[in-house]
Amino acid sequence: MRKLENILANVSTKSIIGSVDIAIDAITFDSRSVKSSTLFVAIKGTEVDGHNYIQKAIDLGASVIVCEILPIDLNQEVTYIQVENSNEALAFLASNFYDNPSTKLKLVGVTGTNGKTTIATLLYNLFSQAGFQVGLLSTVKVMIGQENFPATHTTPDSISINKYLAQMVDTGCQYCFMEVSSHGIAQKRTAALDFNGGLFTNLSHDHLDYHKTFAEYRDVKKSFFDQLDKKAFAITNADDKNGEFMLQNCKANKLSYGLKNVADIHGQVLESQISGMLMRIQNNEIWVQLIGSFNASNLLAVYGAAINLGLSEEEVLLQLSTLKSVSGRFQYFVSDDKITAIVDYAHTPDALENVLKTIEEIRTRNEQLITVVGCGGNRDKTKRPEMGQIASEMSNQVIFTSDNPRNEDPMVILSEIEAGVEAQNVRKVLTIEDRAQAIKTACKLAKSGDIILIAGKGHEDYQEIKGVKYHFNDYELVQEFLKA
Ligand SMILES: CC(=O)N[C@H]1[C@@H](OP(=O)(O)OP(=O)(O)OC[C@H]2O[C@@H](n3ccc(=O)[nH]c3=O)[C@H](O)[C@@H]2O)O[C@H](CO)[C@@H](O)[C@@H]1O[C@H](C)C(=O)N[C@@H](C)C(=O)N[C@H](CCC(=O)O)C(=O)O
Ligand SMILES: Nc1ncnc2c1ncn2[C@@H]1O[C@H](COP(=O)(O)OP(=O)(O)OP(=O)(O)O)[C@@H](O)[C@H]1O
Ligand SMILES: N[C@H](CCC[C@H](N)C(=O)O)C(=O)O
Ligand SMILES: [Mg+2]
Repeated sequence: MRKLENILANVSTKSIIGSVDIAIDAITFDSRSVKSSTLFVAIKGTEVDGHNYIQKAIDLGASVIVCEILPIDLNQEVTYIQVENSNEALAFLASNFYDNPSTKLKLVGVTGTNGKTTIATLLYNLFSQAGFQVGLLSTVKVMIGQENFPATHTTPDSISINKYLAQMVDTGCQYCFMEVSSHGIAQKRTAALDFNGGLFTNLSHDHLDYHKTFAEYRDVKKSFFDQLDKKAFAITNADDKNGEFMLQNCKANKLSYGLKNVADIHGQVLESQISGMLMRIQNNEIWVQLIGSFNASNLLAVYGAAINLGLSEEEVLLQLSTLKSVSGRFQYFVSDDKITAIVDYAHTPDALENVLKTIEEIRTRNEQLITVVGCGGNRDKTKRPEMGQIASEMSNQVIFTSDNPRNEDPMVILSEIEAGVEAQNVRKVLTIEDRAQAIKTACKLAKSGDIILIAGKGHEDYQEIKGVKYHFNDYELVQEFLKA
């Protein structure tokens, strides 16, 4: 239970009608979960306007309404707080309600188009192995120390974030590593958090359904770094063309990492095999168990963050060499018939190109590369032909298939992917809508020595079709088909 007046700190209010000397048992932005003594925040969403549910929230017992537009008829027993931006108000209310847990541990946010889950998870693993109690908020899972919770979003809503952070503080976590998605920044889910550090990975084509222009997407990402204060560190990718831009006007202690360009933390890939790479980080040579120059770049970011959080270089290098790849990220096995199957979460043109380049680098003989890939429904459509072009250009055979069609017609998505295939590559293409059949076909086509890449779903254990999530896991299936 909290006093309303105590949770209003840093909330920029336009007007308050009613008493602030009242007790609040819960806060929510969903009228369907309102109970007595609940504070309800009305949010204009992408589907509906939460302001339309104010009366319903009051009927269910809400005692405080936070909104951008006041209702015409006011209820005498309810306190109304009018704010400029409901999402931002919610972020501060949630932080205050849970006693500002982000100030009680070292919180590091990772943002960028690709690599967030990889970096946040590697940092979680590194600090856990080094003996600390650590928290993780990621696309794949939430971890509170060693306890595992399912993740619903890459960056949860601000109430969930603060609830998790408070649990982390209660169980003695000293660090939390979290992914900061562009939706999360735009919807102010992270606006009230006290970050000790921020990391930028890269910026490429994604989410242009939501952000409309690439410049808007870029500016949203930058606003995360604008939020960092002087005591924080901000580490950017010197090899990304937007790396420098991200830290313009940033007040934090700025650092950069890079494999190509001059950077504070410099690295190089000296040798690669499917089992790992020999890397140079600053002046040290180490063997790591991840592959691909994009992962070398991720490891430099991990190194930079770990050093800035106070670990010794010796300890960091020792831990880096023991880190394994993250679930669904270049997860591979070699079958009894010597077919290599790789499952990867590449769901953007840039990620797909990187993974295919990495496979190219480790191909030793004239093996055939068969790629199975699709694109999600109700998401950025403009990446579909780009992914079609890349997959067909860089593979010997490609099978286009469904990846979470959601509410779209899978055949329409597939035709948009096929539209990107250049004339000389058309003969390489098969289209099989059913993803299980597509994977099975790839397994039948593959001969000893060949490589199968199944891209787009990584760790996901479902296929989402018209609002229903059916159990589906690429890795499980390919293992089953290659054994059979
Ligand atoms: C497009 C988007 O980001 N939507 C998110 C957003 O929902 P919204 O505000 O648009 O919701 P809405 O349905 O229009 O409803 C508006 C308001 O009315 C309220 N309402 C609605 C109905 C009702 O009966 N009563 C009621 O009070 C809702 O609770 C809400 O507050 O805010 C919700 C609460 O935080 C999120 O759950 C929801 O995520 C949806 C499920 C989603 O799919 N989000 C994806 C796109 C997303 O956020 N992805 C990023 C990762 C992307 C990446 O990096 O690749 C992520 O961080 O996960
Ligand atoms: N630094 C990187 N640069 C480019 N591609 C990368 C990088 N790191 C990982 N990838 C590719 O992107 C895929 C997704 O990686 P990861 O899950 O770490 O990204 P993410 O940013 O968390 O994605 P999401 O936005 O879905 O949460 C990987 O499977 C790999 O193919
Ligand atoms: N976080 C990403 C995941 C995409 C994964 C892909 N399998 C899909 O469903 O499009 C998104 O919501 O855009
Ligand atoms: Mg992620």
